[in-house]
Amino acid sequence: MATPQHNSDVLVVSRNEHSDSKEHVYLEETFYILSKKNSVFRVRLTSKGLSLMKETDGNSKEQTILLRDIIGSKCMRSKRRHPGATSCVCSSLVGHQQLKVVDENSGDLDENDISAYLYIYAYILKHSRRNLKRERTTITLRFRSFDKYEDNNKEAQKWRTTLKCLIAGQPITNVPPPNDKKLLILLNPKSGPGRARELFQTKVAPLLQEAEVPYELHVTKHAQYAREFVRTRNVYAWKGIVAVGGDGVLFEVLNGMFERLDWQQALMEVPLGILPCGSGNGLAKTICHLYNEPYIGENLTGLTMALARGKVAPMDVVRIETKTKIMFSFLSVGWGLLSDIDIESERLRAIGGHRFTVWAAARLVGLRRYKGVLSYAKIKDVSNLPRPKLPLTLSHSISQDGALDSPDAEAFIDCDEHADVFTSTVNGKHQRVDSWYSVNSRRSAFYSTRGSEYHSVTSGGSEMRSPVHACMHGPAPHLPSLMSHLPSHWVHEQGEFIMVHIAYQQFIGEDFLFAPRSQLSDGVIWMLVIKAGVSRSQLLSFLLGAGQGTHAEMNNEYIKMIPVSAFRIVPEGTEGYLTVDGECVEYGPIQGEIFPNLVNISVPDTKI
Ligand SMILES: Nc1ncnc2c1ncn2[C@@H]1O[C@H](COP(=O)(O)OP(=O)(O)OP(=O)(O)O)[C@@H](O)[C@H]1O
Repeated sequence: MATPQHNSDVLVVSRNEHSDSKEHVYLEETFYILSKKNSVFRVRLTSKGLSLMKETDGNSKEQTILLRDIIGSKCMRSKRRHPGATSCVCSSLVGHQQLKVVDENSGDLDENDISAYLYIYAYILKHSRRNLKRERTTITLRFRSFDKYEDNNKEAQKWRTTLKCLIAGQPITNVPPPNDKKLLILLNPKSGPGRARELFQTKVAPLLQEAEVPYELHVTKHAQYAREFVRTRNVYAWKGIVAVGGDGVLFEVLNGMFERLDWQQALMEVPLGILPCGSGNGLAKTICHLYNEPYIGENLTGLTMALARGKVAPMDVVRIETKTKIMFSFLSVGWGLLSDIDIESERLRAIGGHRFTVWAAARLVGLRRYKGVLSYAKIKDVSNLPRPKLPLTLSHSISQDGALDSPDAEAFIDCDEHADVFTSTVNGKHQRVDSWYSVNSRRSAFYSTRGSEYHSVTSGGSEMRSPVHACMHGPAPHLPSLMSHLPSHWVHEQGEFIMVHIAYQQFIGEDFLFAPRSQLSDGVIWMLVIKAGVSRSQLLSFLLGAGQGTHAEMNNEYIKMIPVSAFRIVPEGTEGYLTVDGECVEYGPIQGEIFPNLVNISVPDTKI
């Protein structure tokens, strides 16, 4: 049997710490291993998580799988072996490869094995010097104290229910917390390099299955589909609305909400979420960065776990006004260089996020200048904002986080060295044969949660109402109308600009740390102004420093970062791009003001 490894991701609690009064022990059981008679495993379910203490010859080692890393659990029974295979319970467990379990309702049960197996699924945060990732681990507890399966199952179910209550943060009862509402998933199959559907099936659906989170998946059929969907449906029927795609789909969802008469109640009661499959993915990267969740492109584990846990945080939105439209934005407004890169690199969509880098290099050669007037209401004191964090340098290797796809991946602890059946003796008699070991990650066969629905592009008979003229609601603006004079305390700058980029999230793309001091709900808009006259080398160092956010400290004649609560841009001429959350809007005067805490957004549960 392999000794449990002390991975740096696992909290190693000493015995003294164990008496910490804050840690409440809900369930405790002892497990034995046949081949290691001098080792005892004490497994406890505590307010911190699953504590696994191995005791050998008076020495003990403890590892705790934190509650926040556990996504779900399942009770199983042994699967019937094929004719010719031995029916001996012990030999059926020789080598974890051979352990086959099924649902208790399956018609393929091994009636000879009266054990109940509790599978506990966890995605453990693993730190190393240069990166941070999640590794999938399955802990299997075998309950076999009693002579009848029903009694063993009752025991396993007790652990499972307690675990579910703890995960849900609810009082411990005999019944699992209700799970009546589904998540609404709106997936854009065209986002980024077009892999959203595949990523959902391989990275998201199996986790939702393990977490027993039911969902209803709708694949968008065209642009504005998600917006109309949200505007016209009874959104209260869902536990939350999740955009799977780029920032553009969430922009549609958000604006669909503001097109509802009941926008305030809908936004308060129905949280939003994002699973990044686009090319920019600024909000998803921001959320992960703020909550210390690893963000690795196309790896959706952390944010899927966040959806399953149901923790939300308030988020600011910015009300934007152009000559003909009102919209609500959660990410950015751009004019000039960065917007040009964003829009013109669309043709390179197939290469994902790299399109921005390639186009940026091209655009530096033919630098454009834009004339206009920039006005803003400056926030004088931002000293109370938290200090910025530097982004983690992540290796771009494929992480174990993708272990669902990797049947060979190493499990976090492997106490099972192929032939261990865990046995307990009470008063010298073999009354109980419990097992505790972890099995290697394996590909999940489940692609949809029980009770989930899948609405494909080809499904006919959409119940969506035909588009009607939608009216934008939302909070009343404090700004004068776009063509009216601004208040006297506003600052005005007239001249030629290379760009004005305005954002209210830390990241505006996966690799672009735009506003290191920004928080999800701080009421601050960060405005980067780069004026004509800036040298190419200054611009180059700005773009190269974007990954680390170093430009945010720049404050010179040509480049400056200003915290504001509202802004107006009035471009001269008709040639150019204006973008809102990465989407092109009409070129002309535009203004915006921030409204704090209007939206609840799904965030990782990082509390210990
Ligand atoms: N089925 C569809 N076919 C075509 N376009 C769609 C469809 N569904 C949504 N869209 C539109 O695709 C646009 C881009 O979507 P999205 O933001 O998901 O991807 P992206 O632009 O690659 O990502 P990012 O915004 O992070 O750069 C949105 O404006 C959205 O309206």
